[in-house]
Formats: sequence, structure tokens, C-alpha cells
Amino acid sequence: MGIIERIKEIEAEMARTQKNKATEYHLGQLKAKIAKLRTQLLEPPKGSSAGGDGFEVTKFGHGRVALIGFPSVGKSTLLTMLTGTHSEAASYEFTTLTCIPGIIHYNDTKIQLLDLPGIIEGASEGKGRGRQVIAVAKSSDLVLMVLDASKDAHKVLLSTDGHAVMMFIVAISEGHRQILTRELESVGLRLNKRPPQVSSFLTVVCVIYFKKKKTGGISFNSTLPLTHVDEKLCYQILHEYKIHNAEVLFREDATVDDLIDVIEGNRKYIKCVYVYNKIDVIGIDDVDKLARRPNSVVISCNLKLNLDRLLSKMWEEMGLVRVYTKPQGQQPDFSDPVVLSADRGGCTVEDFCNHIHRNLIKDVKYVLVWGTSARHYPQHCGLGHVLQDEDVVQIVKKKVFKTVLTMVLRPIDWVGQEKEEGGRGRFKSHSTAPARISDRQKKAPLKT
Ligand SMILES: Nc1nc2c(ncn2[C@@H]2O[C@H](COP(=O)(O)OP(=O)(O)OP(=O)(O)O)[C@@H](O)[C@H]2O)c(=O)[nH]1
Ligand SMILES: [K+]
Ligand SMILES: [Mg+2]
Repeated sequence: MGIIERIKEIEAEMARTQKNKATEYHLGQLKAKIAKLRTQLLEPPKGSSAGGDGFEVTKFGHGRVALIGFPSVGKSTLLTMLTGTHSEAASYEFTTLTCIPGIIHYNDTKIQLLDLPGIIEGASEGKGRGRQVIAVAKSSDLVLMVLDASKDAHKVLLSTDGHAVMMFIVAISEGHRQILTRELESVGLRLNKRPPQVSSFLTVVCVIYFKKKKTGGISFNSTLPLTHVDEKLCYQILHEYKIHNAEVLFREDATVDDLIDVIEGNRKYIKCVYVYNKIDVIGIDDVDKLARRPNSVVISCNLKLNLDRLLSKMWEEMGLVRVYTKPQGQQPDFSDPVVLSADRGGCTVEDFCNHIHRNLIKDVKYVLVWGTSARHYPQHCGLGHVLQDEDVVQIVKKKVFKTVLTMVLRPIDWVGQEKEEGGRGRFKSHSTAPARISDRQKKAPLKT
């Protein structure tokens, strides 16, 4: 029996099984079985050579965004609009058959946008090009789930006596959204969810602490009363994975699914923005309803409506951090920021230095920071300091004892401001320091 059939069989068994206290353990075990099979399904078949189907696109730019959606929702039209790269669009389904990359230039950064074939229910099991599409989604930093807003529209029908009656046609886009989320979840993608386990020094947000051991059996603990999982169920799940020695600590009232995610460990947590396209063909009330849904942006490619909002939302969700450099005594380089990301590589001063050159770190004495991450200007910071968007950093090297780089706040008339504020002595010791706080920083409360 193939893997898919086995998954189907277990799913059928789960559907047959009544949910109650007595079956709880059995259901938990079945969930773990399915999770294991799905993981197997994702492993590339032995002997298959990767490549050749047009889905291998080299990563480019400061982040990668994938367009995921049902056929003919307007993914290719959107790619053409936002990137200028042409991707064939047509009224028939499955117009796009491979992965087509384009580049969005936004806020001095380059973001790779990927157009993909439409996916349908069953994609994760290999229907259409679903598996390849989902693999690309997994490699990206943000998913734009494109949905057809016109599918949610009201339809006017004539009743038998000739009067117009409003009929509400099922909210298809909502159904599509659920199907796509399920398809992505079934292969380990988690959209807009917080990971149940994160790296050790960030334990504050760790929901379940899990560590395999060599000996000592299983130790099960929780910091609060649990309502979904108990010791016995946890043992059974671990047993299913043939884990007999481990430490498990629940810090929140997590579910069996969370526990399985932590054990599997190969889950990918990605942010997702829901993009409702084709609002040009629906009424304003419906547009309003869709726009109010969480994490959603309504657009029309045809009328170029709200695309700027989509871009700013995309930027917001990606959480990119631009840091500007400036050699001592010179104008800062505002054209070419170092772009960092908390999700990819981190945003500390150390990450920043490594970004410039991997050998730089050993020469760094300290850095001077201006911007929203600094408590006062300039702040002397160590390698662990976490930088924020539009910060400016000056690196002070060890032996040479000479300032090598200065980076300054962005939106200022450098020379003019210096003269204007220099008299107050605020930046006297560093005459090239930013002399004015940007509007953005005024809004941001400065830490004291
Ligand atoms: N009314 C309206 N139609 C649109 C809009 N955007 C795209 N379309 C139309 O929707 C149809 C499908 O567009 P595509 O860009 O090919 O859709 P796709 O999602 O790439 O489709 P596949 O590649 O087949 O999955 C085309 O006929 C477009 O002209 C829009 O904003 N409003
Ligand atoms: K199409
Ligand atoms: Mg297309």
C-alpha cells in the first residue's frame, strides 16, 4: 500500500472514531502516525534527480515571497504588475506551469517575488504540481495567498414573480483559503503561527521544551494544568516515534498537534498575507468586509487598486531591517543599506558585522548606534545589541583605534542639520552624527 493510501486509511479510522476521554489516546497516536507518513511523503523519492521541471529558482535579493492560490485568481497578473517581469496571464486555468521569478524594488531593498502554478485540493498529495509549488512556498519568507474576491460576491437572481432577490452564494474564497491552509499545513507549513519551540536562550516564548536524551527515561512536566495532553498521551506519542528517553516540559496548555510539531521538528513557520484580488467586480460592502479580515489586503490588478497598500503590508510582514553605513568623516551611504532580518540570520550588531565581512568581527571594539534601537545618540553598543530598521552604526575597531565606518540616520540634510544643532553640543564629539531624529523615530518611544 502506498503512503497516500495509508494516510487515507488512518484518516478514515479517525473519522470513524468517536471523540471522548476513552479514545483520546488512540486518536493522538493516529495523529502521530499520519504526521510520520506525511514526513515520508515529503522526502524526495530515492534515485530521482532534482531539477528539470522549472521550479528551481535561485534565491535573489533580501527576501523571497511566493504567490500561492487556486488557478486563475490573478497571480501572474499580479507578478507582472509588481515586478515588470511578464508572466503569461489568461482566463483559462493552469496558465502558469512553472515558477516565474520577478523582483520588487521597495525601500532600497530587492524582494524576489515568485509566480507559481495554481494549486487545488489534494496538492500536498501530488495533485497537479502541488508538491513542487508547496516546496517553493516552504523556501520563502512570506506567502501571499491570492484569493478571488469575485467568488464571494452576491448574485442577483430573478424570482418567479419577476422581482430581483439577492442570493448569497457561498463564500468560495473563504473555502479556498481553508483548503490552501490545510494543504500547506499537511506538509509542515504553519501560517501566521508562533512556533511551539524556539532556540534555547529565547525560552520565554517556548511553549513546549523538548529534549531527547540518551538515558533516564521520559520526564514529563508542566508549569500549569494541562487540558489537552496528559502524561500518558505524551508517552504514547513519544513511543510512536520510538523515543524512550527525553525531557518534556509544557509551558503552555498546548495540544497534541503542537507536541507532534515539536517532535517532528521540521515545521516551517511562515507569515502569510491574504490578498483578495478582483475587487473591481464586487460591491463596496463586500470589499469592506474582506478588507476587515485579519492579515488581509484587498486589491484589483485590473484597476491597479490598493497595490501600494499590498506592498507596504508585505514590507511590514517581512520585518527587514535596513542599517546604513558611513565611513568616518564622510556622508553616510544611503543608497546601499545592509539588510538584516530577525527570521533569517538575526539583527544584532554581530550579524551586521558578519554581513559586511566575515573577518571583521575580531577587529571590532564597539559600535556607535543612532536610531530607534539606541537609548541616546550615539549609544556605545556591543556585539549583542539588536538593531532596528533605519539604524545607523559606526564601527570602532580595536587596534587601529580609528573610526572606520559611520552610519547615520536616513532622512536628513546631513551638512545643514549638523550646523543647526551642533551648537547645542549634542553631537559635538561626533560631528558626523545625525543631528535630527526622523519622523519615524519621533513616533517610536525612546527607551530610557
Ligand atoms: N476582473 C478582474 N480580473 C482579473 C484581475 N486580475 C486578473 N484578472 C483576470 O483573471 C484571469 C486569470 O489571471 P491570471 O493572472 O492568469 O491568473 P493566475 O492565478 O496566474 O492563473 P493560473 O496561472 O492559471 O493559476 C485573467 O483573465 C485576468 O485578466 C482583476 O483585478 N480584476
Ligand atoms: K489563468
Ligand atoms: Mg498564472
